[in-house]
Amino acid sequence: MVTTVVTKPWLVQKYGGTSLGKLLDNICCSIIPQYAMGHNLIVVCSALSGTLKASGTTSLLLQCIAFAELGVDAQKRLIDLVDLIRDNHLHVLEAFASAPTRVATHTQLYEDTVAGVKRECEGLKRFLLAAQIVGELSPRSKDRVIALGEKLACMIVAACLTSVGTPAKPVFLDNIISSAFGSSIHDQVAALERLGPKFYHVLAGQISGEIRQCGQEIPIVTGFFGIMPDSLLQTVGRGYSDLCAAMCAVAVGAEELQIWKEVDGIFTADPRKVPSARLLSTVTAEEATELTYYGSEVIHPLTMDQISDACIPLRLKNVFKPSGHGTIIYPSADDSASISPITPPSPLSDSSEGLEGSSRATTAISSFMLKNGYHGAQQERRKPTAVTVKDDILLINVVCNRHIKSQGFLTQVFDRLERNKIGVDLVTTSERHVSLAVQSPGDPSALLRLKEDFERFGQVAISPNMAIVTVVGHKMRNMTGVSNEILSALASAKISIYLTSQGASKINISLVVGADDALAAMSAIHSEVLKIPTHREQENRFIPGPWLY
Ligand SMILES: Nc1ncnc2c1ncn2[C@@H]1O[C@H](COP(=O)(O)OP(=O)(O)O)[C@@H](O)[C@H]1O
Ligand SMILES: N[C@@H](CC(=O)OP(=O)(O)O)C(=O)O
Repeated sequence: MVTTVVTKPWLVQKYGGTSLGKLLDNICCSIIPQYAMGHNLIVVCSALSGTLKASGTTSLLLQCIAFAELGVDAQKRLIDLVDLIRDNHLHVLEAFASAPTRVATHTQLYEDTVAGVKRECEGLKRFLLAAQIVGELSPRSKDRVIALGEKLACMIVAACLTSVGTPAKPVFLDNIISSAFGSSIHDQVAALERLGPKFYHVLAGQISGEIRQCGQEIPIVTGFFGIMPDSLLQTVGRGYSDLCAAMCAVAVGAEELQIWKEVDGIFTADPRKVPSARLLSTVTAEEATELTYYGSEVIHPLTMDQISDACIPLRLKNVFKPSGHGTIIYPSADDSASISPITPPSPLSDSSEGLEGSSRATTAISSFMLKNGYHGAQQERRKPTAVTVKDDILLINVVCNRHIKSQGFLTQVFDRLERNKIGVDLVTTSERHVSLAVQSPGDPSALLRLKEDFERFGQVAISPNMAIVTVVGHKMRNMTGVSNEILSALASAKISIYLTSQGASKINISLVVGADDALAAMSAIHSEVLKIPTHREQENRFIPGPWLY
């Protein structure tokens, strides 16, 4: 008799800090166990946040670092803050363990986890108090501090899952980089093209080994993945656990990567700012990357590169509406027809009906689209896909003196930006003029230095309080007249434009407007160019749909 062993496909789920902070119960008692039935699951966790990421564990740990650098004067504040981090985690664990439906069979597991959380926090306190005496921390030491957020989250999630009958094991990746590269990390990393795609590829291989050691238990992996040569926060930045989840997906060749958030997926505009925004059932990887870079911080910008190369689709899902279809990002537009996305297991019940969008309608529309030959991202829209806003922008205009050669002028401008570590989002030039939209530097002295540097070339004008409005759409370059529609919409709304940029990317048209006009500009483009009726218009007439996107 021939027996066929059916291996379950791999699925990677990443949970953001606010989702874990608000819905740990649903995640551990419903979502993960249901998906685990049909898949080899890997769960990647961010550090816990309460209601807002800005007051979450990673932000508190950054505050601890700041107190350590203030020296011994800030000793009490430092101790109190570490105690607060410890207590926040103990409360979350206690709330889970004492829920009425919980059976008291895992007292020892909870007690061990409480002891573990206390031990880790005491270790952090000792480390930071020692650093306080020196009054500074190296970038690598700062990474060590930040790592604790994800470590504590994973300890708690693994304990909660195990206690409700889904065996799980925390996997700490804080030493993964030295395990992969050994002591010669600096040389090796340089050889791997300074943290280019190959670097992450090597890491994914190392992560694969860690995951496979978990056997039958679900690996609960820290979204923090290492002490980087130049610090993880500097090289990758906040939101790094999306990238870690992408590496886990690559490591096992996952069928899908799911990023669970508090929104239904990617919308035609930020749903918190434009109430009539609609959920997009699919977007292309390029669209997702552009939207993310220009203000819709739905996924970390480096995530897509990893999974696109490995042909893994990414789905954004809402922890409050687990049965929803979410938004699927196919690795390339051509893949949307050939990859069949994972269907959410049923029955997954939703814990909130209050958010914009309709998951039931979206699922129905998706099957409608497939039945009618619309294949995900391949469906060609005749309108742009979405509009987004990036805040905190400065506009710098430089008019170059006549005696400077124009060909050397731009090289020097970019050299000064690099020296002052100021990132440029948009550039337009004519022979002697250059306009730059740059992110406001955190350090105001960097801007002063840059201004002085630029004044050597000619006249410099810096306008603060600007924003970039970006319209994104697959094949937008082929949509004749779209630029005209955008400019007309802004003219009708009486909004001045300070810079326009089109051409560098086929799928993006960006404009700089005053920060005070940014929301009005986004709303005008949303209704006039994306042609999505405002709420008021929807109330006044019958609008078919509304979810066919
Ligand atoms: N086009 C967009 N589609 C969806 N969300 C968007 C968009 N632009 C901006 N956002 C914002 O991105 C955030 C992403 O969701 P959230 O779950 O809060 O993130 P996190 O998991 O990082 O805590 C939301 O606050 C939402 O308002
Ligand atoms: N905890 C980290 C990493 C992260 O990815 O967070 P989140 O998934 O909550 O955006 C941060 O706050 O940046």
